[in-house]
Amino acid sequence: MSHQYRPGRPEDIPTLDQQGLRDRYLVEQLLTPGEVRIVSTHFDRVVTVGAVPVDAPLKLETVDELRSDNFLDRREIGFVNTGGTGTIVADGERYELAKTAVLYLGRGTVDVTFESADAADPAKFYGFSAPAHTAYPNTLVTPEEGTIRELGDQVTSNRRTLRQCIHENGVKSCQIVMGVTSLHAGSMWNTMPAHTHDRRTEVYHYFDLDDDQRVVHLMGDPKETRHLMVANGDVVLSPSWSLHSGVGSSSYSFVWAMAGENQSFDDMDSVPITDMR
Ligand SMILES: O=C(O)C(=O)C[C@H](O)C(=O)CO
Ligand SMILES: [Zn+2]
Repeated sequence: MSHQYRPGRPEDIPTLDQQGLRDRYLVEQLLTPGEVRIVSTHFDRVVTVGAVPVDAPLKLETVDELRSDNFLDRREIGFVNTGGTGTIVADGERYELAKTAVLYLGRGTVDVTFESADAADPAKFYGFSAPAHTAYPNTLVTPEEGTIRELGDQVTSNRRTLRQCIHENGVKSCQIVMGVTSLHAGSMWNTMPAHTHDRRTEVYHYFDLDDDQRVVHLMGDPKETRHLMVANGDVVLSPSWSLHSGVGSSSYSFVWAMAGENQSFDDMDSVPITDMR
């Protein structure tokens, strides 16, 4: 996929119509059966990857935008499996990923291939990659592992479980901070109270949302928000200045991942909903 995304300026957001916003901040159909799709961005040089092996293994190839012989020559990547069980083979080492398992692959990993255990229920590997200055070890995080934070309240419809996987106190990385948040049944709001974080790009990948449901994802300057109507599998790019929060028409989960200046999860500037416009 050749479209190159750029963060743009917060003051431009109100001048864009819905298609303009979608073209700049939404990635659709990244996870497509039988393909590896790669979308490069100028959001802290983040690259997103979707790999859905069905009948045959797929390979992670480099892309022109990276100007490197192999995808991970100067980068790291975190993968989350949001589909059926599958395997990622990294330089001959086999890592089996059940649904919501996370795999970190460090700089210098050369051969990366993807397989599904069952073509009728293929693995869906979503990847988030950022430049890396050194090589940290390739590490699997099973669905039972990670640091759990229970957030929100049923009364405010934002009860959710956040699982940190690649982070300061977990699997080590150069830049990537990554995990999965799942809404409890009956709760619809993610990341509420909302926030920005000036020092990092953040990308959300929504999954486990029924096809006939949507998430209304809020973005832009907190004082001048706009929204995107997001479907299952969609990816939303948030520049450092953009608020990111959403309300679903049913429960759902999402992978969140960040890259930028620091890795401190709590380095957020909270925005009370009463200050949002
Ligand atoms: O539900 C949440 O709250 C989140 O998942 C928040 C994200 O992890 C985030 O935006 C971290 O900066
Ligand atoms: Zn955030």
